[in-house]
Amino acid sequence: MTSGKAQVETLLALINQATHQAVAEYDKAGADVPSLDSVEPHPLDGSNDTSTLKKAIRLLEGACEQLCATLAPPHHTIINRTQNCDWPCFTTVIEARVADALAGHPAGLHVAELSKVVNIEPKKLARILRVLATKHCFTEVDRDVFANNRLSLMLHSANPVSDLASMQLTLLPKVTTALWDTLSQEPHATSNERTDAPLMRALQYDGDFFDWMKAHPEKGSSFQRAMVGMNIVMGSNDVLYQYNWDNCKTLCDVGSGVGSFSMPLSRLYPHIHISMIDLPGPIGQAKQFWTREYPEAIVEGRVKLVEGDFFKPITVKDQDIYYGNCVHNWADGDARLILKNIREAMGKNSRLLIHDYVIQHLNRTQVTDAPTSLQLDAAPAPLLANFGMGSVRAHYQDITMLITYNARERSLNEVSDLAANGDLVLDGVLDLGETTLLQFRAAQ
Ligand SMILES: C[S@@+](CC[C@H](N)C(=O)[O-])C[C@H]1O[C@@H](n2cnc3c(N)ncnc32)[C@H](O)[C@@H]1O
Repeated sequence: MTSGKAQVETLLALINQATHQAVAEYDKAGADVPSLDSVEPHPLDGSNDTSTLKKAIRLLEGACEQLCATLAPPHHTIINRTQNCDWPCFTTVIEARVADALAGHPAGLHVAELSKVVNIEPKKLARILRVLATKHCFTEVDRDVFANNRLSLMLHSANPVSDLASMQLTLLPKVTTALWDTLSQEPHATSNERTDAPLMRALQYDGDFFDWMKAHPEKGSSFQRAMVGMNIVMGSNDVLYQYNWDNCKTLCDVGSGVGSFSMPLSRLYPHIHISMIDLPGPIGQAKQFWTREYPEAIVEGRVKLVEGDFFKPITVKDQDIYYGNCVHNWADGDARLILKNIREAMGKNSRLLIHDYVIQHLNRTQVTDAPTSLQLDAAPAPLLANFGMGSVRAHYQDITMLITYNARERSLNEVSDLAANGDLVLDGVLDLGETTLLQFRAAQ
């Protein structure tokens, strides 16, 4: 057992190592590390290949959080975790479009002026902004004068990351008590029905989340914009650079949404013929999206938008690659059916790529017969094996799936077991820093 002081020294060394790895990524992009106060986009912000930076940040966040929790009094840390005023403050600034109001004022606006634009009482507005600025979102450039910065620009209404933030802020607080209510009351407690998901009970809606969105079309389109934001946040485009697409000529994007994966894929690899499959509503939105953003791909027949249901036989057969990032929306029985339908559409050389968060256990005693190339990397000791805070979004997403759909993110073993049931064998694991790409082939 290493001493507490020795662990602290190792954590400091890991922080040092991870910081230098992150700085090296800024160096590679050819510009200095930007100040948090900056409102100029940094070249690295627009990069679609962020997995090296994400791996450094995973280590850094894990080590920083563990170091603080080790050294701070436990009551200090636990109240920091539970007394969270972020939700109401962020909701207010997004709804009032404060980042939009500050956009034309790089030197900042006094709250007396800002309050006239966003319609919030100035003294209250200043207090809300001060909470957020304390966490580096907005800056107080002078007394009661606030300006946008690198983080607050993410909340501008034109940025799809703000749609994602808004979706989280609208839906998650509704289940603050509904999760416990559901878990503590039968028959909901042990139900895997989507209609019994805590959010559906909190919304008092008789149906599942997708039905609810159909009934609220304005929520459906903001969900699709939030998915674009989600793909940015997850670094989904890393897969475009880290996976070898040379041999892929045909691809079916299963549960494609409007195509937040397929559109950048098509731009980067125009030789790939893509078929996007989704329900009629999202395919309708996809038609508008592609017609506006990338019409030539449709005109040239490089992209087909197919209305379909992945619970029925998939009509797009024998593609080089089937790609999906929606298995996590479904409980095991439904997920098995989706995988079976994909498997039946696959030819003998097709591959299935599941791109998602993969849940890692925190213990270090996991024994597996799989070759190391088919396992996930564990974090260096004394970090938690799953990188702790560095991977917390995977676990948040797991709970989001539970709350919204009674579904789940899965461990490597859990996905492999589901796939094996559909006659699929894991034959590749690609760690992208936040998400993981799992490659399957048909069992012989
Ligand atoms: C988590 S979203 C992912 C969207 C998209 N892949 C992306 O990254 O933006 C899941 C998608 O599955 C679609 N979906 C839900 N049920 C479906 C079904 N039965 N058949 C086909 N698609 C479905 C939803 O409409 C939604 O677009």
